[in-house]
Amino acid sequence: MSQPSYADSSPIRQLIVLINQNASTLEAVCSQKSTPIPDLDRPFHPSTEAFRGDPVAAEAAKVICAAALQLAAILMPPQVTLYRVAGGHFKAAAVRACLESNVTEILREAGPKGLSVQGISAINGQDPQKIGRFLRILATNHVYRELEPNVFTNNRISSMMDTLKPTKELFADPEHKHDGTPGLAALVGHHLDEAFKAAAYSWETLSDPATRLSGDPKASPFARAINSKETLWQFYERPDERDRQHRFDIGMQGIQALQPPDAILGAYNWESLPEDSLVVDVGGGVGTSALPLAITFPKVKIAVQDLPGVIMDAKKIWAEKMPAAIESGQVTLEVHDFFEPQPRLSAAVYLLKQVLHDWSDEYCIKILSHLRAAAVPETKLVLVDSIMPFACHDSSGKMKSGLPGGVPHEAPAPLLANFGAVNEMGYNADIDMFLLFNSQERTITHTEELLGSTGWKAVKVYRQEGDSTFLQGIEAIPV
Ligand SMILES: C[S@@+](CC[C@H](N)C(=O)[O-])C[C@H]1O[C@@H](n2cnc3c(N)ncnc32)[C@H](O)[C@@H]1O
Repeated sequence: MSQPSYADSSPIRQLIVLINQNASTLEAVCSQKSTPIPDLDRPFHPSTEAFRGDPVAAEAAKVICAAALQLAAILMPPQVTLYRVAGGHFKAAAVRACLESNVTEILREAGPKGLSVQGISAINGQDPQKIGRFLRILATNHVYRELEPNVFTNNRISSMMDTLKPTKELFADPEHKHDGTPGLAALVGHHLDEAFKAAAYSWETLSDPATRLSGDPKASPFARAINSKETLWQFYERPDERDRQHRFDIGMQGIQALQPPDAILGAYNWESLPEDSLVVDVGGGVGTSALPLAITFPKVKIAVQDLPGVIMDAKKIWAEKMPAAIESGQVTLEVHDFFEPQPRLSAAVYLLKQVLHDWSDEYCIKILSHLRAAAVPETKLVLVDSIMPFACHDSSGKMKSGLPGGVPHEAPAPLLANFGAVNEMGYNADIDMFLLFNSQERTITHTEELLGSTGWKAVKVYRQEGDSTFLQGIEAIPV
């Protein structure tokens, strides 16, 4: 009797085959490289993630996770799967209660035997029953662990929220909880506060004819949530919102730390630029990208443009980090509002890194049009942003015929092309952009349309090794 072929087998069998094959690959690489597969019950440490440094192991782990999630979606009752998404705010409320009342740090200090809910409550002053219920829904989702009834401990996931500070210090000085920390707890705190409140008003924003089709940052769900036509930045300027601003800044530094500082070097073929070429880093912040560029390409000139306050900070940073570049004129730091005509005409490259995702299409069109007006035929535009992959394989082949690098490395069928929720962080960021700024991350076709409507044409996408969904470079030319 012939065995059923892979293609004929049921979807659950196909997924199980993928899990089996990739588990063997993962175990082989981990044993060869002595990078153990992490233990869910032990706290996070950078070494627990070392195995992902090997691209084969990283890919195998992604396929296993995508297959396991798809398997669960097939086999769990559909209402349960729906509620894993629709009930996100129930779990988010529980995470916030634990984060704000320092449960992770309390459990770290309690040690491996964990602590009863009464013990936790004696330290953070919360109702022991409520804390127990919050911890239980989270433990049910592999965040914390219930060791015995009403006794909890950290695991690898909950320990990600650890500020690593003594609880005494946290309770004595709550305002500075996130100072000097890696920043992830600050980021989670921000998402569970400003973004969470904005999320509650997203449908009200979308259903109101006054804001439904608006791309105005002052018409965001966040603005509705605070009942004021302010951007998030204006809100943070309020004297009584300094703590939130401070937490946001620490969270952003945490995100920045996740990308290698010289990632910009892989975002375009900078070597191709002739001596004395001018790169204009539009909305370039304090010159985070300009620094590795200036060091690696001393013959290239760079103008960093941003708003006055940012350029003031940039001047201090460059005076410390690379004063020679400023003195020699290799790097200039200048105030320029990118909604005004671009004063630096005929540059070799206009760079827009993580700028367009802050703005809706109508604003991006203004920014891109000013750069197009300043460009000459030889000018290149380099965008660095997250290109959102589609969730489907492209059976029409339409995407594949187009732009070199336009299609990311896809997961094998029957998995979702984008590896599903394994890559969810990028899609979270996209919705976060909508909630807070009325802006968005874009797919490659959306980006191409935006460029096309402003006289630019995308010619190449630069993807970093591992093809993360985080940041890609897009090279465009004037047409
Ligand atoms: C997300 S940050 C990116 C900074 C930098 N490109 C980087 O990747 O590190 C966006 C930048 O846009 C700047 N910005 C916002 N509005 C601006 C405007 N109208 N003109 C110039 N810069 C602006 C902000 O000050 C901020 O530095």
